[in-house]
Amino acid sequence: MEERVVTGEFQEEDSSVELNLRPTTLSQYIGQQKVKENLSIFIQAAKMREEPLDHVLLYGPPGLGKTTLAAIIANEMGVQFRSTSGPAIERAGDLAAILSSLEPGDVLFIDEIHRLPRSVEEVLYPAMEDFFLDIVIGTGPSARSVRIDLPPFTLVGATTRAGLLSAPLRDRFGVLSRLEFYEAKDLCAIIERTAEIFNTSISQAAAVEVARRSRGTPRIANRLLKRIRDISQVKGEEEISIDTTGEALEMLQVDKEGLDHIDHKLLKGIIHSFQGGPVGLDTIAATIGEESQTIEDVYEPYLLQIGFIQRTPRGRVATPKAYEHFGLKVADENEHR
Ligand SMILES: Nc1ncnc2c1ncn2[C@@H]1O[C@H](COP(=O)(O)OP(=O)(O)OP(=O)(O)O)[C@@H](O)[C@H]1O
Ligand SMILES: [Mg+2]
Repeated sequence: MEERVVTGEFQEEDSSVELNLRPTTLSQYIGQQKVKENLSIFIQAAKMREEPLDHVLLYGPPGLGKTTLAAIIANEMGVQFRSTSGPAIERAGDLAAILSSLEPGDVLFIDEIHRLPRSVEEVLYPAMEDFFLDIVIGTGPSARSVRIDLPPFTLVGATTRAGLLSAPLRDRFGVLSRLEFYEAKDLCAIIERTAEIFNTSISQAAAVEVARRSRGTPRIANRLLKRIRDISQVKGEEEISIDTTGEALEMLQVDKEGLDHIDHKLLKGIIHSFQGGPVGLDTIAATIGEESQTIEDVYEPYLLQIGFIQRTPRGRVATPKAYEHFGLKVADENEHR
């Protein structure tokens, strides 16, 4: 896949900064007001009852802060945070090993939980519900099932694709929290916080501009800021200016709406090759040479959010707003909307 500066997905270059940037308490976690209020009540109640927190499912597009929030939950509960991912747990035995090593009340975070093998998922059900494991040991006539009691724990699952979760698994989460794209003012606050941690300052106008072009995604905001800071520093600026920000973003080929060449290819593909749609996802994918899955999980959510495309039963449609963005007019024959 091509490198993109505006993807919400984790990139190698993020690893050096993200560790230091992660807020560690709910009050440091900016935005996502509704999710935070809910969690805060559940956490307080669980602590008052001296019980582990109910299992939590966090879902939403990449880079919005699911992993960060999972760690915050453990921190706020005052318990250990153990982290793994769906594809890393290949066998029921792997899960048994992790679960039986937990201390009472610990948070087990399973990232990409939609990718848990089905056989592992089934072992997880009784673990979540009644804190025990039923494991079959041996094969053939000598096979027997052993029951292992577990310490009570909190499972925090994260996924970009809640729709792929099986119903029995989804139903075992007591708290379902959907993370939304961040509002510009929240992104601005995140950018200012990051600048402070980077030991640089950024002008208000520049922060607003970076926020506007970060696709509602903290990971992208931080990544853009890091790149812009480098350029600003080379220029010897004391404060990151709006001019440098504009230049840097142009260099990075991030447009006014935070879109890049892949978004352009996608939107122009729908507009020019399919008269604005509707066109099926797989057809678009084949036309522009990207995977349908990636389009659906990574590129499309933000384009839907800002109303550049619409999903209809017959496929994707480019909206008049998308046409306007490229200075195009919706041709008369396209006015089926
Ligand atoms: N609410 C927030 N306030 C401040 N910083 C945030 C917030 N949410 C996320 N970030 C920052 O954004 C970066 C990405 O967050 P995180 O890794 O938690 O995203 P994610 O949703 O788990 O992404 P993925 O889907 O790729 O796993 C982190 O470096 C974190 O510091
Ligand atoms: Mg994550």
